[in-house]
Amino acid sequence: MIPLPTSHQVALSAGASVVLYWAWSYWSSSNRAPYPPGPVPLPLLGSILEMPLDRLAIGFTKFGEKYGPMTFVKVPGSNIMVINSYEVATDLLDRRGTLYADRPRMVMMGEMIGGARITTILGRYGPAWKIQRKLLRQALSANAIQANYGKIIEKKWLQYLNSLVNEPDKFLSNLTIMTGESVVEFAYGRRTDDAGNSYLEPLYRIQEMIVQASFGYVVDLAPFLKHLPSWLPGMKFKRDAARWAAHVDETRALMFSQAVRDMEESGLDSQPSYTTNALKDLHDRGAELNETNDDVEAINSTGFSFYVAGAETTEVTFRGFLLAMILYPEVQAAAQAEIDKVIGRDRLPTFEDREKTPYLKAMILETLRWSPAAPVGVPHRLMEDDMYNGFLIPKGTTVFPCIWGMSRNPKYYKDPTEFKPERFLTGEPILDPRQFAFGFGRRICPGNELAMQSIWMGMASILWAFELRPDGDLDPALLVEMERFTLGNIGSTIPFKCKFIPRFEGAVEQIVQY
Ligand code: HEM
Repeated sequence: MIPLPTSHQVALSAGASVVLYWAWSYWSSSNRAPYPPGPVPLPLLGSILEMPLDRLAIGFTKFGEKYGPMTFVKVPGSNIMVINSYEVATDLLDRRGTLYADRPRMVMMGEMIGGARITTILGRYGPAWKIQRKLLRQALSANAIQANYGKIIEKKWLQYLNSLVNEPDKFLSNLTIMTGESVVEFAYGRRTDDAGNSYLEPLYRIQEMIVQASFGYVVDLAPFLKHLPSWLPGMKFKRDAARWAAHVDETRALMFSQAVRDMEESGLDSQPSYTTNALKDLHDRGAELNETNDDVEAINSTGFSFYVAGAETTEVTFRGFLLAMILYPEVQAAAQAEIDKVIGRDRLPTFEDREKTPYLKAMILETLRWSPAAPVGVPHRLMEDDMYNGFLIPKGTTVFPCIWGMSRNPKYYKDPTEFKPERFLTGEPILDPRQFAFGFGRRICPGNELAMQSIWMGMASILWAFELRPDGDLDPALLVEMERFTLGNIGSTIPFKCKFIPRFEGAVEQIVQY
């Protein structure tokens, strides 16, 4: 029989481990450049207790106030670096972009459910991701957007305007539907399957799953668990992963196969979409359109990424704009004065008005800054050891560019909590929020121009038609910066009520007749 250790022996060996750990840490740190400043790690636990549990953006911004532009946090199994300075973020993530182009390993979401294979945003740096980025770059240039998606953007906003007339109380839920349907139509040219079922329902389930998986599973800390059989106790995550992976694969395959069929049946007459355009292009270059072709697989994954990365981000940005309009009526009035002058009241805005409306442009920039959709960015992973300003950033570090911290830094913006589009119209140099709100470097958002065009059309159309006012008393929480925004992985506003009052006689008739 193996003798069990006494509590005394356990205490002694635990004590010895701690001493060894400290000795090892001291020895290894005395032989290398220091890591960037950050909370002092405890033995074994690292600085896990210092990590914010929710509303990451607030905790990460506080790191910046305490430790400076870079904060290095050791947690069990990984090193995290939070960047709160725009200059440091561009030095590292843009100028040394290739080094920082990877995403962190996500065992549950990326590997077991397959997110890294089937979406660009979770894809690891490598040949498959590079093909996807190339496809997206070609498809999402300003000209390609106008040619292929301009009409869809106009149509979807008009539908939304109609819903503001018919169902004003549902303006937030209809915004979710409209932005979801838009990206599905951009990607596949349709919004329902052949049986008339909306594509949004299965996609909402995927969104929920992403939220659940992003809280982290124990398998993310101990990847070997994924190789154990699923019937063992505690292996529920394996069964969840298998069920979710099947749902994701089924949804993706259905949307892709129906777009392919539409294209084959109607040829060039089918509604242009990212998927059909990319497949036509490939076909014209003489390629076989079967599933074993890497380019076809890349088109499938990128089309699917439209929804995963483009719907909620556009929605919450627009939601921030609507809230700003009821909190800052003078800004709303200034934008409407510009619209009346440039567009008049006899027709709805068109994309041709975009260049002639500097105040609206400033308002979009201010919205990206004031209500950023991704307050802590999307993490990058450093692929080799890097030295910066005398600090060692070790290979494998997960790097968060804290977009919220940059947007609220008084060094870049005077009165950062205020919504003031005028700050971009003074002629003085000022940091353009597009430089950080869409992320950085090789992973920068490829949909940024699509988002800018769509948001412009939405803002211009709504402000052309309606005056926005609070519906009833304003919830006092909406007046407090730290309470009005949710500040999770995705930044949104708390719910609010808004009235949409037609601005002039004939406005509603013009919307309805389109
Ligand atoms: C206002 C709207 C949007 C905002 C604020 C936004 C923001 C972002 C951010 C912060 C990232 C991470 C960049 C990084 O890793 O540093 C990202 C990635 C991405 N976005 Fe957007 N996005 C928006 C709209 C869209 C749209 C409409 C699409 C549609 C195609 C899109 C597609 C993507 C894709 C595919 C990625 C992953 C890129 C990669 O990992 O290589 N986004 N976006």
